[in-house]
Amino acid sequence: MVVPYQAEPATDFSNKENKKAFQDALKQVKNDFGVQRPLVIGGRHIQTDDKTTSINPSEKSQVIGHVSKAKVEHIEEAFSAAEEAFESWSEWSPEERAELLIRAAAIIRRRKHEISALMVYEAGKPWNEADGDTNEAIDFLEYNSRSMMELAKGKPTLDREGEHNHYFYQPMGVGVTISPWNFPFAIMANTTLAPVVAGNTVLLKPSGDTPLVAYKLIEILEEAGLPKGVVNFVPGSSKDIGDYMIDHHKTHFVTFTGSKDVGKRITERAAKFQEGQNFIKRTITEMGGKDTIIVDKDADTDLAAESIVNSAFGFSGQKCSACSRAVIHEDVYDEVLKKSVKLTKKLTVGNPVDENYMGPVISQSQFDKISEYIKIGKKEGKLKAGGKTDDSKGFFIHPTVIADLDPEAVIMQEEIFGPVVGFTKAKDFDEMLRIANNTEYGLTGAVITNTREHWHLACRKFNVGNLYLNRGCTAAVVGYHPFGGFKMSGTDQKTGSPDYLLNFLEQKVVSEMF
Ligand SMILES: NC(=O)c1ccc[n+]([C@@H]2O[C@H](COP(=O)([O-])OP(=O)(O)OC[C@H]3O[C@@H](n4cnc5c(N)ncnc54)[C@H](O)[C@@H]3O)[C@@H](O)[C@H]2O)c1
Ligand SMILES: N[C@@H](CCC=O)C(=O)O
Repeated sequence: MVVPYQAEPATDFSNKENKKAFQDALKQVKNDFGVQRPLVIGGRHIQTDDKTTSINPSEKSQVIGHVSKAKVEHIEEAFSAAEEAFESWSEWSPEERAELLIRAAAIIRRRKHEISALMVYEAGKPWNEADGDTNEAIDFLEYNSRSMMELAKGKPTLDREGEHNHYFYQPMGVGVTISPWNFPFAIMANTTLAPVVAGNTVLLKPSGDTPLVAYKLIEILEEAGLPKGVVNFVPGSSKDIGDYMIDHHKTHFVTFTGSKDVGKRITERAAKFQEGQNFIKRTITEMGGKDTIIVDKDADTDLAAESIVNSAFGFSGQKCSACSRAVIHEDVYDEVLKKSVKLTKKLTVGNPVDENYMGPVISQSQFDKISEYIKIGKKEGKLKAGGKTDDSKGFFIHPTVIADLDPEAVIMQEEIFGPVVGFTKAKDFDEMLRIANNTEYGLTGAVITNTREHWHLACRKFNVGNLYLNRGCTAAVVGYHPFGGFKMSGTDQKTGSPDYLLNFLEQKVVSEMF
C-alpha cells in the first residue's frame, strides 16, 4: 500500500531556515564547478575526449562543468545495453518497478535544494522556478508509480460460458528520450522514467544546454538501485547522433519535447521503416506554444494584468505555456494594458542567485533570436515596457510589452520563447476567440471573464489542450492538470494524466476456453 498521491509543496523561501538552506546549497553546488561528467552506458562510466562545456547563462564566462559527448559507436553500445537490460527489467513486476521510482522520488526530495541550486546556475532559473521544477519531477515519479500500480491490474473484459478473458498491459522494448532545457529536471525525468516504470529501457539524450542537471538524475537512479542499462545517459551533438537514434531499427518509441521544427523532423524520420525493424515506432512529440490570455469586458482588470504578467514573464517567458498574446476587449484594453505595464516595470532582472524575479535567457542564440523579435515588434506595434537587452555579462532581456498589434503580426504568430508579450484589441468575445485560435499552435490559454456563457463558449471553441478560467495559463500541476497541446503543439499525450503510461505499453488479450 502506498499513500495517495499529493503534489509536492513549494518551498517557502520567506521562511528564514529555508532561505538559509537554499543559500547553503547554492554555495555547496559551486564546489563542483569544473566537474567532468561521463556517458553512462550499461552502468559503465565513459569519459570521451569530445565534451560539451556547460556555462552559466548569467555569467557566460563561468564554466559549470563538462559532459562527455556520445558518438554513433556509443549509441550502438547503448542500444545493446538497453536491449539486454530489457530482458530482465521487463520481468520485474510493475509494483517492484513502481517502488523503485518512489525510492528515487524520496532521494530527490532529500537532495531537492542541491538539484534546484544547480538549475539556478545552469538554466538561469530563479529560486522559485527551480524549486518548482524539482518538485514537479517528484510529482511525476510519485504519480506515474501509482498509475503503473493501477494499470498492473489490467482492465475488465466480459467472460462467456466456458470462456475466461484477460486484458492487460506489457512493455514495448527500447526507446529514446530527447528532452529540452527549459524544464531540465522535471520534463527530462518524466519522459525518461515514465517509459521505465512501464518496463521499458531507454537511451536519454538531454539538452546540450543543461546536461549537468540531467546527470543528477543518473546519480539518483544509481543511488536508488536501478539496474544497469535500464537508463543509458548519452548526451551529444544532435547533428552527430540525433537522426541515428531516431532512425535506429531497435527504437520502439521516441519521446520528444522541444521545438516544432525538430518535432516535425523526428515524426517524419521515425515513420520510415528501417531494415531489421518489424514494428511501428511510436512518437510522442510535445512541441511549442503561442499561448493567449483573453480578457473580457466585465473582467477583474487587476486579476487580468497579474495573470498576463506572471504568465508572460515567469522564467523569462521560456515556457511552452507562457502567455505571449493578450487579447483584450476594447472597453478595458487601455486599463489592462496600463496595469500590466505598471506591474512589468516593477519586475527585477538580474542574476537569479540574488533572488531576482527574472534571470537570463538560456543562450547566446536565444538572446539573439529574441532581440530580433523585439526589433520586429517595435516596428509592428508600440513598445510600452522593456525592450532593453544586454549580453555583456550574461544573456539578459528585460520584460517587454508591445501594444496595438495586428493579430496577424509576426509577434502575434511566432513562438518567441522569451520575455515578450503582445497586446491586441477586439470588439467582442467572438472576435477574441477567433484571434485566440488563429495561430498554428494549440497548447494553453486562459479566459478572464465574469460571464458564465462566455466561459462555456470558450470551453467548446478555444482550441487548446489546457484552458484555464480566471488565472494565468502556466503552471499545470501533475495529476491535477494533465498537460499537452493540440495542432502544432504536439501529439497531446497529456503528461501527468492517468493515460500517459499507455504510450509506453502494449495491450494484450488472453482468451481461455475451459
Ligand atoms: N509541449 C510541451 O510540453 C513543451 C515543454 C517544454 C518545452 N517545449 C518546447 O520546447 C522548445 C524549447 O526547447 P529546446 O530549445 O530545447 O527545443 P529544441 O527542439 O531545440 O531541442 C529539444 C531537444 O531536441 C534535441 N534535438 C535538436 N535537434 C535534434 C535532432 N535533429 N534530432 C534529435 N534531437 C534533436 C536537442 O538537443 C534537445 O535535447 C520550445 O519550442 C518549447 O515550447 C514544449
Ligand atoms: N507544464 C508547464 C509548461 C511546460 C513547458 O515549458 C506549465 O504548465 O507551465
